[in-house]
Amino acid sequence: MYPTAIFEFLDVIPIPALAAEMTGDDNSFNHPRFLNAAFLAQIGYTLDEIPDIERWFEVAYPDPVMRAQVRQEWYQAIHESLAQGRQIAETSALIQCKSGQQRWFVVTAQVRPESMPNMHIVTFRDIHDLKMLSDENHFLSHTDQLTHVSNRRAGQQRLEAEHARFTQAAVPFALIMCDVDHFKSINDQMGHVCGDYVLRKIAETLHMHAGNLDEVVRWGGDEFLLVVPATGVEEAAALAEQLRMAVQSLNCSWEGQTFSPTLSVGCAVSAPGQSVVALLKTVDAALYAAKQQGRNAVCF
Ligand SMILES: Nc1nc2c(ncn2[C@@H]2O[C@H](COP(=O)(O)OP(=O)(O)OP(=O)(O)O)[C@@H](O)[C@H]2O)c(=O)[nH]1
Repeated sequence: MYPTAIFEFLDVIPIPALAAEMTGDDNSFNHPRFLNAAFLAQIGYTLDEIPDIERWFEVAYPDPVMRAQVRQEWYQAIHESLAQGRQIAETSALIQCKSGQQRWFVVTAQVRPESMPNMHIVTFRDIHDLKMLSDENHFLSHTDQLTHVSNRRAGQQRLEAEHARFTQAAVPFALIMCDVDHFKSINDQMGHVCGDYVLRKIAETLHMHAGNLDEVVRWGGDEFLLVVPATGVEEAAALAEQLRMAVQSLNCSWEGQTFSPTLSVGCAVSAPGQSVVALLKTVDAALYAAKQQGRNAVCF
């Protein structure tokens, strides 16, 4: 016997919902028994196509890696909700609808259906358009528009996060500050557009040589900062030298001329009790020393 009055009510709300019968005892929904009109219109699968939760996971998340991740996030959300005595569990997921379109939804399920034992109501709120806008906004506010590496704001956030981690866990991190040598002359002799092209080539090169977790930041006009996690003096020095050499061997071609820019590079490694501001001053001083040494050099 199903509570048909509830199903009639669900049928008129504009949010996709399903009711599923629980045959196991693990608080997961197992067998969808009812899909409301909004579910059929927006997500599209019918009861025949999703007879149980396994099939639902297969059709909604066709990529096995993503499916495993969603499944893990979902069971974790249920576990946390139960531990906190909450009535619902919630997660967001990119669902493949029957039309083939993938859209982001917030999936919410009852985890304590006391009023309807063995029956769960699951709703799917479509947040796709909002999420796309928010992702774009995040990209624009954290990315340098010319070089597409992180902008200073993102770099500052990353720097503060690394510093907090260092304060808690004492794993040192390094800063590598790179400044293009005589960049003004490149602009003056070959034009600002050529200068832009050189900045893009250098950013690309730094990004290529940086590790996966390293943040490459356009810190200012012709200055790039690398925030390198879990790195001591020797590794930072080796990476800085690698970056210097990579830029020195770049072949930039512009209006028939070929040239190689060079970098002066300063390095600093976090020290106990040192603030972010003090660490930035240290790396600036190291960069200044590299310029003083005649440029195209690395200094600590
Ligand atoms: N093309 C281009 N130039 C920029 C941009 N941002 C800043 N600049 C220029 O970068 C130049 C930086 O020059 P300076 O800081 O004087 O240093 P430099 O000529 O590289 O000399 P050293 O650093 O002492 O070797 C200035 O001429 C700025 O106008 C940009 O987005 N595009």
